[in-house]
Amino acid sequence: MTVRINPSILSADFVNLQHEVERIATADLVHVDVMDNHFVPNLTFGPQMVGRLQSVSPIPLDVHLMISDADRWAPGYAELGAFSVTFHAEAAADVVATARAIRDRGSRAGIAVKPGTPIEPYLELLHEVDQVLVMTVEPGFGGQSFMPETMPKLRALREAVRAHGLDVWLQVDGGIALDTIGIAAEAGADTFVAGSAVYGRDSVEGAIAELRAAATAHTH
Ligand SMILES: O=C(CO)[C@H](O)[C@H](O)COP(=O)(O)O
Ligand SMILES: [Fe+2]
Repeated sequence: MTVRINPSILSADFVNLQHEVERIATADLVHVDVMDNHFVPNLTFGPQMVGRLQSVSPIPLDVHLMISDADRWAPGYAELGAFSVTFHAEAAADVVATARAIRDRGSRAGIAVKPGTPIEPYLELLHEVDQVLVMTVEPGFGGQSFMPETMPKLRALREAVRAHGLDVWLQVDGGIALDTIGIAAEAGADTFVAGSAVYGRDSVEGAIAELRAAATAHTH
């Protein structure tokens, strides 16, 4: 199984974002956290900033929308050319229609679930999406502690993906670092978002390589 490391620019220097994305060129994708101060109690940036990032980033964009009314706004991020657009299932009135609208515009579609949201209702929709993001912290802020109680959701997802022979990426986001990435890999994740564990280090390239090695060692 291929392991992907997606550094989150939530922990980067917001006034030097071009430089910050250039520093992580050895990663797979750049994880871009869009927050609206409504779905989560924090505010980052919107389509204008994501469009500019898209034009300067050396690696593709993995957009994580933490915004209300995802049905209305998510397709626009696909139109900007993002590689993947993930919206929260809790914030969408019609998950399938929104995923289809993202795919129709040429991006991979993802659904995200908060730690308290059960995964069972979405297991039968896996053919409609390209990735599922299991939040391993409450969305809104970087630097929080990994919640191991979310791991049964990954196991259920991995089992369903295998059973149906699907190629759906399983992503974890929040508190992913050298001491936790193996737990998530063992549970079935293949795509790892890390903010502070990458940008908090002097050598971001070294951090990416170490995280990749630790995840690969626990992937089966
Ligand atoms: O979606 C997010 C927060 O809602 C971020 O992607 C995530 O928290 C990354 O930060 P860290 O790796 O420091 O936990
Ligand atoms: Fe995120």
